[in-house]
Amino acid sequence: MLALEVQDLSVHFGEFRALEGVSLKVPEGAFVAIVGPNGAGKSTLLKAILGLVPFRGEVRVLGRPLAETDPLWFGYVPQIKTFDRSFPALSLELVATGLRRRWPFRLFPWEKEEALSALRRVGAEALAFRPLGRLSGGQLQRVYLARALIRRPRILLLDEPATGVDRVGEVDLYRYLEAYQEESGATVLMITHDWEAAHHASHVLVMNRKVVGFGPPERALTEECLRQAFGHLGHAHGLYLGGGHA
Ligand SMILES: Nc1ncnc2c1ncn2[C@@H]1O[C@H](COP(=O)(O)OP(=O)(O)OP(=O)(O)O)[C@@H](O)[C@H]1O
Repeated sequence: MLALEVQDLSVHFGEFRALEGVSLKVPEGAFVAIVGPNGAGKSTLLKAILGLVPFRGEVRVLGRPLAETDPLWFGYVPQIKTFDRSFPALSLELVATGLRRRWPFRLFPWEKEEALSALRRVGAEALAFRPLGRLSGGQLQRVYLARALIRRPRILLLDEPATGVDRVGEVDLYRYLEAYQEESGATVLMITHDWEAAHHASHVLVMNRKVVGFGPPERALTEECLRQAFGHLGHAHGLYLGGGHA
């Protein structure tokens, strides 16, 4: 079954065309790395799939039109730079919002258990009772990942989840994602600026307001696709898979 079918999707902000005519078929269980320059519409694409921005075109998820999907099918890790760290709350409480989709002013014991177990799954149990304002960027990413995983989503959407994460934390992150995918068969879409991670994905989407290339890394991460998306490769020569640089 297809996890995701996007047909002729466009998102306009007033006169500005953030996405134009995006079509995509993502098989269930795929790990898709989304790459493209700043402002390419990568975050906007994830938000459209989540129904968070108005769009033209069609999005089907696991065979159903977006309007008929269950919000609990989705897990979402937003870009953490958009998060207000002064918000007075504990990690555990943020994770529990993944259960209720609203702020849990008081947690039931079962919710606490679920949140602790989600934190344990991503190796962050020790952060449970720490205020969000005292977490490092990488720690906050882990807490968000636990929040996204708490309802065992079938589609996981990650917006630059490795930002601010050190190299060891990054390896851990990919290990957790791989383990979750293996046990659940979930589909993962991950925006990344990390070429190495893209090389390890099952599919790569190269985009710049429209789809430039989509397919296995060896077909999508070619010099031609990257040049088309980024305009020029700057110092990135040798990062693409075409031309024997893999
Ligand atoms: N709510 C909005 N209103 C107006 N313009 C917006 C809005 N959201 C995004 N944009 C614009 O749409 C374009 C695409 O933004 P988006 O955040 O999707 O890009 P991105 O590829 O994720 O970029 P980055 O790699 O820098 O995170 C940008 O030019 C941005 O300024």
